[in-house]
Amino acid sequence: MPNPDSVPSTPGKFKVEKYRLRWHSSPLAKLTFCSFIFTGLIVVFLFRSSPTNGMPSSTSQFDSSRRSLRTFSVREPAWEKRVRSSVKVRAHNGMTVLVTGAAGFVGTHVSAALKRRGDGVLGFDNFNDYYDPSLKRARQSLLERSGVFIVEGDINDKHLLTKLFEIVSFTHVMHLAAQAGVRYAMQNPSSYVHSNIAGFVSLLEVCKSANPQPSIVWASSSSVYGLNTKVPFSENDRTDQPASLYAATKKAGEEIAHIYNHIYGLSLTALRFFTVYGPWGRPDMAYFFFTRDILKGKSIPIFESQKLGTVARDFTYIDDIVKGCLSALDTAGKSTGINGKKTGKAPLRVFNLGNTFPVKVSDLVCILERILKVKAKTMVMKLPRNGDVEYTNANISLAERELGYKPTTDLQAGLKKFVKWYLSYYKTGKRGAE
Ligand SMILES: O=C(O)[C@H]1O[C@H](OP(=O)(O)OP(=O)(O)OC[C@H]2O[C@@H](n3ccc(=O)[nH]c3=O)[C@H](O)[C@@H]2O)[C@H](O)[C@@H](O)[C@H]1O
Repeated sequence: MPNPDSVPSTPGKFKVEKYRLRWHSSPLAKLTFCSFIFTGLIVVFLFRSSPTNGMPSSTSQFDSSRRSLRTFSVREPAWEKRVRSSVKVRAHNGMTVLVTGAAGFVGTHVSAALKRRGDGVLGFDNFNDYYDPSLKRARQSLLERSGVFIVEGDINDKHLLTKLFEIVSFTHVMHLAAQAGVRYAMQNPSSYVHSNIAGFVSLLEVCKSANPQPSIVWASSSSVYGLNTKVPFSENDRTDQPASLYAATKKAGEEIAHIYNHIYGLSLTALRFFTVYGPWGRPDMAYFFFTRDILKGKSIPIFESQKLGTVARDFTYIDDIVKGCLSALDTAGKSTGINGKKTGKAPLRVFNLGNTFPVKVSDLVCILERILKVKAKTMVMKLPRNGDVEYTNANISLAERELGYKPTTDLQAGLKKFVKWYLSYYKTGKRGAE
């Protein structure tokens, strides 16, 4: 990187000074300068008088420069062709699914699984930098190889979503785009409101007006149980004591879903995910950055609760979650709205998707030590007041009954698969995770 002191703060001015010096020093320089200005004026004149398809010339210049940087722009036929090809259904009675958050951890796995079984899938993601966007781009490449195109956009962009619904009659929406992470809510609260509340409403507004209306399955969270002490957590337990803003926005999502079901007849299924982990996971999650820091020899903080010793989670392996998601889509039941008006009762469902075997975070670290064959440097500390809850544990009997959901991967087996992926993805020793 250049030394900031050696770069002039106003480079334009710097050049003008140089020209002034030469102007006075030689007639040849004077002639060259005049012909340069003259040629420049002709070029500007020709450019301004060229056809612009009715757009102001400044917009047209902006668009053409963008087109050279980006592969597709929304108006281009090539973009629409990719959208259409991505949603081609190969299976008999296959679905046409819009997956929001497709470049995210769960979104990538769900999109790939739907595509594998012959459903039509279109991804949607804003590729934000909450964590290393290059990991999201790598997931995007993975999906592109299997024929899933990801449209780059924000769920708050109703025009773009509406355009997609004009091109494709989506039968289902798998809504996984969200601001994730419990602790980050203290640093950036508005990002949770933007994505998990405003973004969700924006998506539901578009879905409610679509003809036909799609059925929607979306990611809620185990965190809605908040300070609830009755375990294991069942769907009808109280969820009115959130411990973090993240949890509050997911709980708000469940209430918002109720409204869109009640007024507009949208079929809505909320899945309360319990600490999902696995290959291609999220670097902000403990199992992921513990692995990185153990390998780097960095100390890892283990939170301890006064009552339970170290905190515990019902860690759930990604493949089990994917099966739950697909089954929720398959059993969703139809929306009943026509032209934005409800014509009958539509399904409104909530399911826990957990593993049912909570594991202490200190035990998670022991498993990682055994798999990595590296002793962790640990630092046990009192659970900070950061939005984390002490313990999660799912009662999954409803999902078992209605979705045939049956998790089969324990933490030891799941972490082995994660570490195998981690080591090959980051080629440890050469390129470490940030
Ligand atoms: O089920 C969910 O709905 C949520 O799951 C996930 O949240 P959590 O269960 O909190 O997972 P994660 O951060 O991996 O912390 C795991 C454990 O490590 C403990 N933990 C954490 C950090 C640390 O430095 N030390 C520590 O002990 C920590 O106290 C905790 O006990 C998703 O991130 C969230 O987006 C949401 O989907």
